[in-house]
Amino acid sequence: MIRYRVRGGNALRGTAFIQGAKNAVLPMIGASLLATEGRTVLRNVPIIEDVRRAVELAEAVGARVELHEAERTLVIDASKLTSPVLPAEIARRFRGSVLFVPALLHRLGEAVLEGVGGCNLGSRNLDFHYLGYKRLGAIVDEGDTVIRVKAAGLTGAPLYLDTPSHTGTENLIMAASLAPGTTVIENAALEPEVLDVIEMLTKMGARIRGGGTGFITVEGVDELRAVEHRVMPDRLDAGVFAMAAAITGGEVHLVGANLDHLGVVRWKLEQMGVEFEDQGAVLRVRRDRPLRPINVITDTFPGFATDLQSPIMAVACLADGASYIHERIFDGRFALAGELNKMGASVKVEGSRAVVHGPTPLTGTQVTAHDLRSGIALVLAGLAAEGDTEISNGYLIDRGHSYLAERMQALGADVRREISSS
Ligand SMILES: CC(=O)N[C@H]1[C@@H](OP(=O)(O)OP(=O)(O)OC[C@H]2O[C@@H](n3ccc(=O)[nH]c3=O)[C@H](O)[C@@H]2O)O[C@H](CO)[C@@H](O)[C@@H]1O
Ligand SMILES: C=C(OP(=O)(O)O)C(=O)O
Repeated sequence: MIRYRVRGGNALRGTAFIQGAKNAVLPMIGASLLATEGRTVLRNVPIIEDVRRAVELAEAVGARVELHEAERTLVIDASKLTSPVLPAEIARRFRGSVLFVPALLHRLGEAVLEGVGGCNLGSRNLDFHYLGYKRLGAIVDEGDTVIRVKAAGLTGAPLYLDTPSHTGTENLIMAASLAPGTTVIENAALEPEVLDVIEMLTKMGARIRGGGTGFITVEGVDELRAVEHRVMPDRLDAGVFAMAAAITGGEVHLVGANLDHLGVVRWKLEQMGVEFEDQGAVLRVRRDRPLRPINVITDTFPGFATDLQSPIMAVACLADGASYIHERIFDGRFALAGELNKMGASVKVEGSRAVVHGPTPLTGTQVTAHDLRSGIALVLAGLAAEGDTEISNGYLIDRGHSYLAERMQALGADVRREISSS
């Protein structure tokens, strides 16, 4: 059992190094399995549990993988894939398992997904992925828990997504990259991670146009080669560290953070009284005035990222007035509210909307992470709370944030990661 213990009260000051992006490295590991020869090298890899699971999954299908933690580098040799089965005990522990399907389809003619994990946020459908594979010529057999996708060969076709699914876009681009002919994907996702994956696939030899326009064209090629690629910085990790400065009234320098990748999150934090100064590859973030309340509507990029909705809810508890949060991407992403209320907050949830009545002083107590981002939001709340906050289910935080305690401590925070047998 992993637990985080946070003692609040310190304003954070200093330099934090932003990790590589979880939501870019996972599809890149999937993409590396498309290369039939050579070894792929991924740099700036975040050392998080989801990456460990992805390594295990790649090994389970026959790839040889080295994770060099100190160098934050992955070396992947996918020249001999041996099994189409993505085993339940690994696949059910993270969402990124869905990103292995296109490579297995191309390399082995079949992918057997024995389950999918990831944050529990309400319904998380995969129908756009399956419909896309079918339109490219695959047969999809959706059992209760096991999904089998088979194809003797895929062929380019016009595709669409009802809404711009992040992993759906990545999967259909990967499936189309080796499918002879032209594929057009309408209503594709615009997230920076999707563009980074396109950049890597393009280096591998894929022919992809229209990234970032919502309308992507892929001309299928015969083969893709192993390449070296540096994973982009994690905009969600950057957002969390910016909010750590905001909630404690501190000043932090975020190495590697990209202000443009924050989209509307930047403007909302500014409305709350947070100052940003773009210093090239370092972003300075400061809050030295009372926090103002905020209205947040989550949306696909560049809208307010749903993955930062829980963290900003924690910050809103300290704002002077009522903040309104409308969650539009997931239908069950307010588990944090009950935990914040245990700490003295006043958060009321009605359907897809929450109202945070601030300011309420927060008091440390025992709370539970229900998913990755509610977990990190509780760390933020703990930084501003009086006394000790003990957060159970810390594995969920470790799924997506690397060396969290160490990076927080470097800013003067009292955050400890504890391992216990109960
Ligand atoms: C590993 C990864 O990259 N995870 C991210 C990815 O998740 P993920 O790719 O799973 O999220 P999607 O963009 O696909 O899902 C968004 C919404 O669309 C719905 N939907 C999606 C696909 C589909 O086939 N049918 C369908 O109805 C989902 O139920 C959900 O309500 O994007 C989310 C939204 O930015 C982020 O919170 C996750 O951190
Ligand atoms: C929802 C998230 O991740 P995943 O899709 O991997 O569950 C997240 O990163 O907040």
